[in-house]
Amino acid sequence: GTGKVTATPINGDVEYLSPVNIGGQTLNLDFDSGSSDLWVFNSQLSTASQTGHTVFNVAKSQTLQMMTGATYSISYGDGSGSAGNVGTDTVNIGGATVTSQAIELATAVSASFVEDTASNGLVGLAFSKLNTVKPTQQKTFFDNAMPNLAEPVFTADLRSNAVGAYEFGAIDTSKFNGTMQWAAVNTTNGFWQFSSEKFQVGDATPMAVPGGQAIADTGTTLMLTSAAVVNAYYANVQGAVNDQQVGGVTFPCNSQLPDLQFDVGGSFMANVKGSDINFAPVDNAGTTCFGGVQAIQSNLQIYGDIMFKSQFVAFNGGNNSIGMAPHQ
Ligand SMILES: CC(C)C[C@H](NC(=O)C[C@H](O)[C@H](CC1CCCCC1)NC(=O)CC[C@H](O)[C@H](Cc1ccccc1)NC(=O)OC(C)(C)C)C(=O)O
Repeated sequence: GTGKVTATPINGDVEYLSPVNIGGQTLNLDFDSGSSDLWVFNSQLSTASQTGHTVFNVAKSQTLQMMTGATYSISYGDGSGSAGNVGTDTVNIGGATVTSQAIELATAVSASFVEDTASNGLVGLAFSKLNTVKPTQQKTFFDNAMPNLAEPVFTADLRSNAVGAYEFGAIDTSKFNGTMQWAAVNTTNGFWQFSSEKFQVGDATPMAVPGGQAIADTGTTLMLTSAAVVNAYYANVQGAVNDQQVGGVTFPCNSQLPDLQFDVGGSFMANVKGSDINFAPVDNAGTTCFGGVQAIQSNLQIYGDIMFKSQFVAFNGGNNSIGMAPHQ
């Protein structure tokens, strides 16, 4: 079978939310190819933590079965996190259904999750080896769904300030231009990781990247790479400054940002449109804007939603590869 759901940008493309049916209840969740736990806001949480959220009502599901003794605890790169107990239930994502999916039921969530009332949890789509359930690690929705999918793939079609889609089991070739290009994924770290050794701005000399590795992460808002690449890119932008106050590089909102090409697997260069690198204004007048490409101190670069807005991406769990093509 196949399954397709909308991916709706929230709060200026900070995240993308999709409807998921769990035991007959529909929640808007954040599909995250950078982690591997499916967890939800639910009726076990304190009233305070539930404020403003749609929660999964554990008493209402006819099919929820609690997993005795199972717990989870997860913390993310941005310092947020959640923890709780675990059950199994039927999960239906746009028609793709898993009858006994591990559902992690938060009994505690960090403040940023409580504040982000649009999101009611995450669907982890990285590799199951990163799942945090103890004592028995659980499989992701994609791993469980794969045997029944027409093709062992899911795709991310994320758009700038517009509704896109996630699809399981098929690659909709009408959603991108030209031929999709593929690269090998290294699953050692549990991410959709591929080699990405260089960047290029226009026809300037390509810039090497220390470590030369990147992950495709729908759960990260920006595109995070080495400070050297960030500085070299914004050297092309009049008035760009690294503003510690704001926490990264800003520039005049009317800047003409150049496109940025990045290497994928040593086999092709993919493009991020300059317009997608203007992330958001930082001031009410809308004169100063925050860059979508920012620095990270790590040998593992994180290509987040800024990249997905320019590239239609296919994740192939059958042969562990990643496909990219410019959005149609
Ligand atoms: C648990 C591990 C096995 C995996 C774990 N994976 C990650 O941390 C990456 C993963 O993709 C996580 C998943 C996100 C966690 C926070 C909630 C939203 C999903 N990404 C992250 O941890 C990266 C965090 C995002 O970039 C935030 C997301 C966000 C959205 C709305 C409101 C607040 C925060 N955006 C964000 O900060 O946007 C700004 C910069 C414009 C303010 C890790 O590497 O540690």
